[in-house]
Amino acid sequence: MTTLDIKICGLKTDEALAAALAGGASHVGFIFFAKSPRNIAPAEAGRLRQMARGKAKAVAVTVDADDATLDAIMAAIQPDMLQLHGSESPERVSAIKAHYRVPVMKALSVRQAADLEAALAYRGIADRLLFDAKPPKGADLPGGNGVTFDWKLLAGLDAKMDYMLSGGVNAGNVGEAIRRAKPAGLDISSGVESAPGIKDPALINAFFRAVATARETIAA
Ligand SMILES: O=C(O)c1ccccc1NCC(=O)[C@H](O)[C@H](O)COP(=O)(O)O
Repeated sequence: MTTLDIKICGLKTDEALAAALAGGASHVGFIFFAKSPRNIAPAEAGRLRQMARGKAKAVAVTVDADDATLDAIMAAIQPDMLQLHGSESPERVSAIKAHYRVPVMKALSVRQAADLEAALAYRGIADRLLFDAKPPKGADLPGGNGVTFDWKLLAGLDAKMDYMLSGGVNAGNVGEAIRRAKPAGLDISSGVESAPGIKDPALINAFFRAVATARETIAA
């Protein structure tokens, strides 16, 4: 069976992080965006990041962050990866990678097939792409909105394009996401929350069980 990376994003507590690590998360994400209910102070993320060291990759999620903000985040948590979830251009992604020497995952929002064309501009620049659903009209957040997009759009994507799939994935639909898109990775946030920004260890456990069941079913 091929590997499937799983990123649990927007972690803020020891209990939720412990559940993500116990479930086998390959990546754990920390959100640095003031308007988000998942926003975390760099120092607290740095403490949680130590718990994850050697077990899962720590991903710092930023939105059109300036250099001073990135400097503070890099110093506090020394992430294994930066996730750029705003409208960062290919040039900005390239400059960030060169300056911080850390792998970068560029998030792109998708509603229709044409949205996937934006990915081409980041090829050879971003280390990985994250295809997320376009936020609903008027949303405050560019991610973490719990909405899906049509996963069938990803079926025809160049097999060499390394991406994670996100947007509204949860225990109930993860099997379909895996079957339809065959992603190399999945990224989940609100699907394992009991309320916005409140991760629920029981939902995290249930999510990992659903992934295992789906993968066994597909392999059989
Ligand atoms: O989750 C947030 O609050 C957030 C805020 C600002 C930028 C990005 C954000 N989340 C990024 C993620 O990687 C989420 O996991 C991804 O959008 C999927 O979220 P969900 O649909 O809730 O599973």
